[in-house]
Amino acid sequence: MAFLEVKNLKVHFPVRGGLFNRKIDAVKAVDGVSFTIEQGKTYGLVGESGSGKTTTGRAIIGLNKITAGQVIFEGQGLTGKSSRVQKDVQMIFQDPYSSLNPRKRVLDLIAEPLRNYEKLTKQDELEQVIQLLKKVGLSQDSIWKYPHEFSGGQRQRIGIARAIALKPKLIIADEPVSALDVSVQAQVLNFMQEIQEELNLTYLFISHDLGIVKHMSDRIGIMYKGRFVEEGTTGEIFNSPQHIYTKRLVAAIPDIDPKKRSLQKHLRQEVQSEYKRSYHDYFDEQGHVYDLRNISDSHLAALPEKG
Ligand SMILES: Nc1ncnc2c1ncn2[C@@H]1O[C@H](COP(=O)(O)OP(=O)(O)OP(=O)(O)O)[C@@H](O)[C@H]1O
Repeated sequence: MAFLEVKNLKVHFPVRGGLFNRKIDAVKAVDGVSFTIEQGKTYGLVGESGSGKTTTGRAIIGLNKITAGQVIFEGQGLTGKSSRVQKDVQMIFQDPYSSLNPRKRVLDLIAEPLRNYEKLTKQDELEQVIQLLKKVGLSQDSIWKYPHEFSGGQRQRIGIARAIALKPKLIIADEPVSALDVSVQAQVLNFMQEIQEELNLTYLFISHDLGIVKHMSDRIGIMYKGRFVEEGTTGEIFNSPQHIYTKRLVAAIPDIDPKKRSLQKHLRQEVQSEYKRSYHDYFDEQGHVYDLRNISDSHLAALPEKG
């Protein structure tokens, strides 16, 4: 039995308009995504902005209504409102600046989930919060401080302490280090790996940065316009990417290993010749058409010159 199984997940948002504000169309944010995560492992979701990564994560935790498909957690279907989801599945957000209430002290921020689900005495609560702070590498006197008194990396640690307060099994980390300085990113990522081991956590790790996802993940799913164009182990994705879109992402990551560099050069050539054939649209084996004009500027910049 898989720990988490996502089966043919679809999340469509209605687009309303016209005289009676009726549903006239739908944004197919997620349109048939399937994957499984084993317990204690990390699954990386990669794709450019708007590809549907966040919507996938939010649907799993019940923040977005599922249009079709299933999310099966430890053998049982998940529904957003169950207290099981709220305890066992937690989310870490991109921006520690805006995800922590600036008017609350660290004690209250971290104790909030405990207050909602566990009836502790004030003394026990205080001790638990101090333990959690220790675990994330912050000092005891932090409890009386407010979020603005911490650096970005420290704030993300506070967010993590809050997320692990109820001893969850699965953490959905949505771009957890994107808002942090590069020098702090590695610290937070390594720390996330340490607590993963210690608490046997399973991660769904969402990022637009394939380099970071490679560092964190056992398996990777590459999203494009609400679908997976490819999914596999981290080794498979990096050593033998199949889809032109994956090839382009892999080719764009700087690698110091000479063997990998020659693979990347080969991939770049493949991508270039594909582009010469059809600059705008790419047709995959199943006949899907991908409009490559809608890619983000950073990805566009990474493309080879039109030949
Ligand atoms: N509540 C909503 N109502 C309507 N459309 C939405 C809603 N939430 C997301 N979308 C649309 O769904 C698509 C997927 O968005 P999503 O945020 O999941 O992508 P993403 O890959 O996480 O991108 P980013 O990294 O920019 O967050 C986008 O076109 C977005 O505009």
